[in-house]
Amino acid sequence: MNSPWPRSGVYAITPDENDTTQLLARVQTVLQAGAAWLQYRNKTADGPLREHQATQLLPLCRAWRVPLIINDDWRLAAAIGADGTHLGEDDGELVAARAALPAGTILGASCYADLTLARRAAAAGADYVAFGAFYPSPTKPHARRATPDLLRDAAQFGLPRVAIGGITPDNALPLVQAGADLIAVISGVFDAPDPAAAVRAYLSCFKEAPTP
Ligand SMILES: Cc1ncc(COP(=O)(O)OP(=O)(O)O)c(N)n1
Ligand SMILES: Cc1ncsc1CCOP(=O)(O)O
Ligand SMILES: [Mg+2]
Repeated sequence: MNSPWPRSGVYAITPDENDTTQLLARVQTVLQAGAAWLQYRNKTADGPLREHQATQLLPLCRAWRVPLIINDDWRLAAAIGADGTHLGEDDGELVAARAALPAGTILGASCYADLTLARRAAAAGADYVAFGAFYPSPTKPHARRATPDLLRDAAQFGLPRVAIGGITPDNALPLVQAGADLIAVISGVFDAPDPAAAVRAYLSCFKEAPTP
């Protein structure tokens, strides 16, 4: 990906927070602590609230020079001028989103535990490939499971590799060592007693892992 955004670090994903003031305060803490990317994900808000919250997050992300990625809905991403969108298997065709989005918009793709999906995503013009869940996820307990070997094998696509699912500061290191560029986290950051300390703890895994 030839882009101005950091290629590695903590990819924080918002929890289902319908109080927008709270959401902004929680995200501010996490960005200040050093999260590199932010995804707006809210599975409980209706359309107008999602648009409102995404719009409110944009200047905050701009202030911290962090890309704002909109989960599930590339049309919302385009409508508010977000930096990107993340699409899973139920979120529409990657090719259609790629064609419709302005040049430079980040397009992320869920590949679960499947290298064939990653190959297709790369061919469709995705900017990163996401795998997981690597561990039992409190947020998505029934998510299918992936193993670190997938991250190694996915190096062939030459795209940033994102790892997700039940990742904590204590279990992130093997994923970074296996090639994860971005560690995507919801509960490990936002449900932590001290979310800023949690972000810093994830970041220490990147310092610990030898650079490839
Ligand atoms: C970075 C990242 N990776 C994976 C997902 C999961 O996307 P999806 O499978 O569409 O599931 P939902 O998030 O929509 O429940 C993600 N959002 N972000
Ligand atoms: C969206 C998603 N896709 C696979 S696991 C997951 C949830 C990640 O949340 P957590 O970091 O709390 O496990
Ligand atoms: Mg989705």
